[in-house]
Parts: sequence; structure tokens; C-alpha cells
Amino acid sequence: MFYYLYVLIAESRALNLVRGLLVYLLVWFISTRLGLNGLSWLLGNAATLGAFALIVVFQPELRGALERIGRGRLQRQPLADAQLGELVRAVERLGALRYGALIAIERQTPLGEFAATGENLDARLSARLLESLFVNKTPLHDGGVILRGDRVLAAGCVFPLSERQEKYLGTRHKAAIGLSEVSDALVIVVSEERGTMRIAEGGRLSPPLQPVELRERIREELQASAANLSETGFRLWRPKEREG
Ligand SMILES: Nc1ncnc2c1ncn2[C@@H]1O[C@H](COP(=O)(O)OP(=O)(O)OP(=O)(O)O)[C@@H](O)[C@H]1O
Repeated sequence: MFYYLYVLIAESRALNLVRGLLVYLLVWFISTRLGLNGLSWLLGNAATLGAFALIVVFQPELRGALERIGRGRLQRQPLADAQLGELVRAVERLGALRYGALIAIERQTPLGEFAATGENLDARLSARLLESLFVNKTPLHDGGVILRGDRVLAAGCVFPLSERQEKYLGTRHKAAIGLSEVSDALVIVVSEERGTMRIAEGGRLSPPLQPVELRERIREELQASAANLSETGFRLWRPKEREG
């Protein structure tokens, strides 16, 4: 439990917070022992308010953690090999043509609330459809596409932005990471500037992937989540090695 707690903390902004809290508690403890009544009173009262402030500041992390715990047995129709081929072909072509793209593959966390921000399509997945959806100057190219099983659920969707501060990350990549922070979706992002293809999952962004790697990674992830689900009935959260 401590290990999992540590990984959960280390993976988020909470690590700095825990360090800060330890310093705070130490100063409070020392001031009480030394009889510095003013400082000790101030720190004691601030701690009560601080507990509420923490809930507000760390609302996204708390939401993510609760969501992970409550992830249930919503079994989705997995992507068949043929559809996976179509998806990878589309992503590869979008990269080659330098069209930016953002595609979320729904797993156990329902993405309905994000699909509702875009245009409902419920169309059969095909490479040509996916490519068309990201062509510049068309009404639906802005935003992300959501795949549910072998269907394109919606396009032009707004995903939550990650609060990561890295300057090299543009909004498309932050939206990919953001959605993967609050759900178990696999999010593929194609850079318009560089034509690179990456996957965001569990709040982490992969390095640029080759088409073969992309296909394997998606296949592995989808198989792993299906196996995990059938073994236990619930999708267990497993910490992963950090990437990059
Ligand atoms: N919250 C969001 N949800 C979905 N899509 C978004 C969101 N924010 C931005 N986008 C998409 O990202 C596009 C802007 O990408 P931007 O150039 O800022 O990001 P980037 O990560 O640098 O990507 P690129 O490498 O493709 O330039 C927008 O036109 C929009 O299509």
C-alpha cells in the first residue's frame, strides 16, 4: 500500500506538496517545542484552512484517483485487427501529410461527457474517414476524435488540458495528456509541426513512435486491459516505468 501510495504521489504534482507538508510539520513541531507561541498558533490555525485549500487545489488528482478506484467492468467491444490496421494507416498518413490529429480510444472509462462537446457521429471506423476528419479548414478538424470499439463516436471534441508546465508541449499534446490523466483512454496525438505520432496513457506521453511500434503498443494496451478486466472484474491500476 505504501509503495502504491508513493508511486501515485511521485507521478503527480503531489510530491512537492508532500515535501512542503513535511517542512511545515517540522517547523510547527519545533516552534511548539521551543515555546514560540505566536508561530505555533499561526501554523496550527493555517493547517485547518490548508486542508480545505488542498482539496480545491488537488481536485483533478483526487478526481483521477477516485475514478481509478471506481473503474468498473464496462466491457467494450475491442478493436479488431482490421480496424486497428485502418486506425494506424490513418495516423501514419496524417503524420506524413502533417495534419495534426488527436484520437482517443475509449476503454473502461466512459468518454461520453467529452463526446458531448463535439459532433456525434457513430460511424464505422475507416482510415479514409479518420483522415478526412482532420483535414484543415473543415468544420470538424478542430479538437479530438473519440473511438468506441470499432465506431467513431464523435469528432471535434474538447479534451481537458493537462496542467503540466513543459514549454515544449503545445495544447494538442496537453489535451492528449489531460484526457489520459482523468481516464484510462489511450490517446494518439499527431503533431502538425513535426508529423510525429505519440500515445498518451495514464498521464504520460510516449516518445515519437514508428507505425509498427504504434500498432504494437495499441494492441498490447488493449489486450492488457481486456485481460486485466477478465481476470479480476476490475481494471487494476498498475504503476509503470516512467518514459523519456
Ligand atoms: N482542449 C483541447 N481538446 C481537443 N483539441 C484541442 C484542445 N486544445 C487544442 N486542441 C487542438 O490542438 C490544436 C492546436 O494545437 P497546437 O499547435 O497548439 O498544439 P501542439 O501540441 O503544438 O500540436 P502540433 O505539434 O500539432 O502543432 C487546435 O487547433 C485543436 O485542434
